[in-house]
Amino acid sequence: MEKDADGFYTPKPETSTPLAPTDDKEEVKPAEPDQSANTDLIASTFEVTVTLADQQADPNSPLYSAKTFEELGLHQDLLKGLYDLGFSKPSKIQERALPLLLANPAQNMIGQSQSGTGKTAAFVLTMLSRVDFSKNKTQALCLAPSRELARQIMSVVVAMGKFTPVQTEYAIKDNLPKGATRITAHIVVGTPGTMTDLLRRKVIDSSEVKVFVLDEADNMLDQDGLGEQTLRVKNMLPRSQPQIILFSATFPDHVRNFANKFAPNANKIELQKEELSVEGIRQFYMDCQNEEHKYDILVSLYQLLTIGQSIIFCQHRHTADRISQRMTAEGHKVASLHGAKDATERDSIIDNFREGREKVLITTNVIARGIDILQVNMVVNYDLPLMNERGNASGNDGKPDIETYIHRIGRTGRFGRKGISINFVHDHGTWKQMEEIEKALGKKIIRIETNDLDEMEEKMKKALK
Ligand SMILES: Nc1ncnc2c1ncn2[C@@H]1O[C@H](COP(=O)(O)OP(=O)(O)OP(=O)(O)O)[C@@H](O)[C@H]1O
Repeated sequence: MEKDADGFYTPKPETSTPLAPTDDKEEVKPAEPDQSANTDLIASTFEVTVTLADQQADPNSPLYSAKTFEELGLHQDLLKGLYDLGFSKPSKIQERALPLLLANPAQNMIGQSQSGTGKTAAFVLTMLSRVDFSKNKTQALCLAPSRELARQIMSVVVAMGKFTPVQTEYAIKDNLPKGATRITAHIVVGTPGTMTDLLRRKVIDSSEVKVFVLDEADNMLDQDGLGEQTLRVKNMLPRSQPQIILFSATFPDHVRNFANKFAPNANKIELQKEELSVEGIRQFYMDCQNEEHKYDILVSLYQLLTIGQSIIFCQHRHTADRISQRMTAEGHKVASLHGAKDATERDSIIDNFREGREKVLITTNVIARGIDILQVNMVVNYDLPLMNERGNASGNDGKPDIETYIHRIGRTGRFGRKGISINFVHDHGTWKQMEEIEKALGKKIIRIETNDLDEMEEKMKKALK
């Protein structure tokens, strides 16, 4: 098969669906929320369940579905996994995407839905449905832009596949034992660099891969970012090309064409521009006097940052380190995470944060996408995201990076929850950038005074109600 001018091979659809829905009618039912429990923790879980049920019944919500999981054609073992996780009804993207993803012959998919609306389950259930567990062969590959996200996706594969014999393996840096020569796991989840290396050295045998998923696909295909590495992985897949599944909350115009070539003849689920922002996230800004004042304001916010959990986004690694060292020296408990830290350290920092042992995480764009931690109710853009951070060629200097902004604030307000985002602006340039973001999203960003902590607290508590 010949490659075309953009380096693509022409795909052929795959046909088998080993984990097809069974006719065996052992009834698998969603669990009822436990109403008898009275600890704070359980009580708050129950509250969320109640509001979730309301939202899932509202046709205008991205969490709405007219169907049950049973009606989506999933195998009983996967239904058991879903109910075990406490999922009772599909979200809109799950309801719409799953029947298309599971149909035969398999067809490619480009799927878009707001942050925190359940895209992961849609592609994880597809991978688990298409694997033939009787074969010890790798049959599904999934790529994500960060090791943190790859690890999170893997935890979803393992949880949803709990009642199946699925075997899994990572393709992330420093994970495989030295000298490992063969991976036979059914599903491999990783980042593009390590995945390329393992495929090239034939540690992963790609001959039976039938599903290839890109999470955060617009980021994975961006020619100024991971696009080349991702294409390299694709070109090492079998000639009878696998089903290609692209998911993201954003698909900016400049990647859409490439996405269409990467996943030809795909079924598409798209959002309108005005649908991009998540209703539950209230956006604020604070007008700081200068860089140093931003630090003072962040420190004065500390109490509020620790009501739930918060993520503070900075432009550079050294800013994240500097402010976290300074805050720590001043007696505040914060953690910092960025791509220059080594693998083991990164894993333990995100795990500590995920498990609530750390409440404030100061970071860079490395975890702007995909990371799902339900207790995060506040995101601070200490520095606004800029296009030139993406490594783009010139011409974008000082332009705000709208997609990264959407993903960053989407770390809160997950699956119908409430959340707050606060942008720090401190000069004419950052003010203009925020105005552009406001315009692009068509959503008002509300001012909070920097010198009135009580007003700030009141506004924030109201937004979180
Ligand atoms: N049907 C469901 N019922 C209940 N909870 C769900 C359901 N689907 C997903 N969730 C939960 O919603 C949260 C968000 O899901 P997920 O991380 O897949 O979002 P996403 O759409 O991939 O977001 P992002 O664009 O930020 O990556 C997760 O905690 C997930 O467990």
